[in-house]
Amino acid sequence: MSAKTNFKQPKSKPKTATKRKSQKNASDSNSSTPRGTPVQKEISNDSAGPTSSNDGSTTRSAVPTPSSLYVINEGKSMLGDDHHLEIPDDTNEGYLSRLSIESFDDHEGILSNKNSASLDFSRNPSITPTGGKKSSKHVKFSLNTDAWSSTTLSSTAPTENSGDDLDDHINVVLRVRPANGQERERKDQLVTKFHGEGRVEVDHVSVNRSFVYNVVFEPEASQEDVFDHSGVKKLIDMSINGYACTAFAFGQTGSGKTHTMTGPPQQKDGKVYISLPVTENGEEFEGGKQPETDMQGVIQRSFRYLVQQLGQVSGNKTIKASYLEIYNEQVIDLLNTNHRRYLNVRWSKNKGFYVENLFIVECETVDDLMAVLEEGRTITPVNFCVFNENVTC
Ligand SMILES: Nc1ncnc2c1ncn2[C@@H]1O[C@H](COP(=O)(O)OP(=O)(O)OP(=O)(O)O)[C@@H](O)[C@H]1O
Repeated sequence: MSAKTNFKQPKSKPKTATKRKSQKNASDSNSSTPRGTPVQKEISNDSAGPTSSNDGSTTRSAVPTPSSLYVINEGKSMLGDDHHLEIPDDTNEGYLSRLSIESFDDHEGILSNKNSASLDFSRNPSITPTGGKKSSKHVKFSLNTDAWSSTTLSSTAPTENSGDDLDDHINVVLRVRPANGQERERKDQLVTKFHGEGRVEVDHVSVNRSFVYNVVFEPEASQEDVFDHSGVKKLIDMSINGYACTAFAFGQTGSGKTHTMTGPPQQKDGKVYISLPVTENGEEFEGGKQPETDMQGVIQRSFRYLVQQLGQVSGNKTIKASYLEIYNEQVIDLLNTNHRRYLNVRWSKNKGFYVENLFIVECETVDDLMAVLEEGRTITPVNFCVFNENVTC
């Protein structure tokens, strides 16, 4: 199969009203189509049909018949039928600023497409409540179909056991890296077969096992493909809406975690730097070699996307960054080199779990965030050991 990315189609209609609130955030941000990737698969049964815009994103030209709508209202999700949204009696007038909508095209009982949009109520005059606000429990909204024309579609396929609530919260994505030089020299064979729709088979001598993931990236997938289709953008959108989100890279040594998260290291004057983009005014980032933009990892792309998305949100917002490493079950602050001791993980009623005395930096720009990443990267558990009087290495 030539596809770089394959998506598993949803098997059944997800639960509706009983779903946890984080699942209700439909802010969809998989905004671009990876080169050579059959994103059409995600939306192939769409009666309205996708259209491609100049920037390569897939857009919808008409409103589907929604079977469910919901609104995100400070963490509460309320499901309504058709265009009726249930607004609780205690909702303040004018409070509703964001409307999130999902629609499902049900073909012969199989959920084939999931289209979603998150529309800014305050800035989108085409979406107006036609019913009462506070006074009416059921508020009817009129939707201007034009508002959908620039809405990007994507598939966030649940896993096979979609009956399990956890599946709604955890997106498991597999990336298979290409063979490295040594492996190619040894003429190692790829034992992974890609069957599409998130299905992967490992076939090697006596081992034959199949696995299903939400998204599978084949060895040819680019860094851009991974960022655009792994669901990380959606996590960022959700975090802007107040949800706690985590992107977690897991894999054996040499499997490509660092490559995926930060890209390959850049070198200049004998020093290794992470793959850093140029600054906003086009200059090289301080200390970094002019990077190959294509090779930026999920983290750098997330910084840019976060700052860009926050720029569209009204009101005060602050980005705070910290950088820690958990190594041998000990927490190390990678930003505070003066405090070379393991930090304690505590729990409090108000904060939940937190790391005590963790250094937190306020960031305003992408460059600030990049600097945090670069700063933290210079400390490794190994040189931490050298500095830490309490550690035996
Ligand atoms: N998708 C990829 N395309 C090209 N090269 C890759 C890819 N993924 C990983 N590599 C290369 O494979 C090597 C190992 O990758 P990487 O260092 O990211 O692994 P890792 O999982 O972070 O390992 P460790 O846990 O030991 O730090 C690196 O040289 C990296 O550039």
